[in-house]
Amino acid sequence: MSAVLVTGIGELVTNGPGQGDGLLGLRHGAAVVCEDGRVRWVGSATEAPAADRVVDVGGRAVLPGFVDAHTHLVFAGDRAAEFAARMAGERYDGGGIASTVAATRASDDDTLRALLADRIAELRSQGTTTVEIKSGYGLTTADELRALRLAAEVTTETTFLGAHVVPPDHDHDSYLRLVLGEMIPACAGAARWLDVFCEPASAHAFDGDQSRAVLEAGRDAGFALRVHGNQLGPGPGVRLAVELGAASVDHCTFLDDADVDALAAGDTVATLLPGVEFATRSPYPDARRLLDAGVTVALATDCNPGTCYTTSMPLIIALAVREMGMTPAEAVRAATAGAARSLWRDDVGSITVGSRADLAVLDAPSHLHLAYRPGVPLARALDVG
Ligand SMILES: N=CN[C@@H](CCC(=O)O)C(=O)O
Ligand SMILES: [Zn+2]
Repeated sequence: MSAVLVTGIGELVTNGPGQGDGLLGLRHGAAVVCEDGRVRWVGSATEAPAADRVVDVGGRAVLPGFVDAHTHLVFAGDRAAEFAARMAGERYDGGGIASTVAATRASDDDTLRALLADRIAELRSQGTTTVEIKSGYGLTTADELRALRLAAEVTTETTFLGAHVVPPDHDHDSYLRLVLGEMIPACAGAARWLDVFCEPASAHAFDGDQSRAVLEAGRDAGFALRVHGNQLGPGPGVRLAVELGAASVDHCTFLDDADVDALAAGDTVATLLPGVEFATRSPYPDARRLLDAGVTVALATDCNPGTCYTTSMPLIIALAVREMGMTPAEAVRAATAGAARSLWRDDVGSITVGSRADLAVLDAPSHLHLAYRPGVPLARALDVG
């Protein structure tokens, strides 16, 4: 592998402590050298070492590739009609998940693999370089294992979400017996993470006690934990996630003071998914309240066919700034370093010596343009291979 010098950088977002100015560690007039998939050198362009290849980005901004730490990319079919019904006033309650389960089960491996490859290409073309992928549209042991196997072909950040909803051929009790007794043991080792849709407000998802049982069994089986919590109404998801040491609790739309206090006192990242509120016409989470309390916030797409069918982290950043009171710098940080923390990763989400050479470039001079020019395809992953 040869050394690649990236130069002509208008603004470099390092996210490195002490590496530059402000929250994003901004540098101007900087250059980066990458080799063997890693960042080897960051410094002033005037002092850059020789390299085998030079990539001049012509004054564009360079930032760490986005880390999309919450997606459901293994699925077939779409639910455009459900979206249209919501825009006409219907509420989202998770009931539509069953139709995606049916379409996914009915698809063969190659069909799902091709759909997944298209979605991965789509997100990379918008600057995402790390992605987490959940199962959860199989809901049998074999179908969940298949989804995890396909996801593992494209990422190491795989999540078992057998406890997504209760499938049509089960009630809560019988399905929980299956999840606890068969699926968790069978899927242990097939995914890094385990997740549960803890949502007492949905008849299809799981209450606090049921979620606790799934999370504790998952932890005992060797999974690290994540939680879907407090999406549709107040509930125990956030506090459960913090108590059990989950890396992240995702959605966080309906929080009370005790939830915010728990997050502030613990290590669990609050992953906000404003594309969901956009596409379900719901109130947005209060990011300002979390940030002001000192909570680490991440942003993700939640790409799925029901609540948010986008792979675009730039859209999510623009929504976070416009609708959730985040500054552009806070939103970019949450989509990179914050999201990396939600995956317990210190090798992505920053551009510092030793980090992975996962760079994104903007057709713009600064990170501000991500929110300032919504809907414009500014970001893409930068090839330094
Ligand atoms: N809320 C639970 N799961 C997904 C939606 C899945 C679906 O509706 O297909 C979410 O994160 O929003
Ligand atoms: Zn989700």
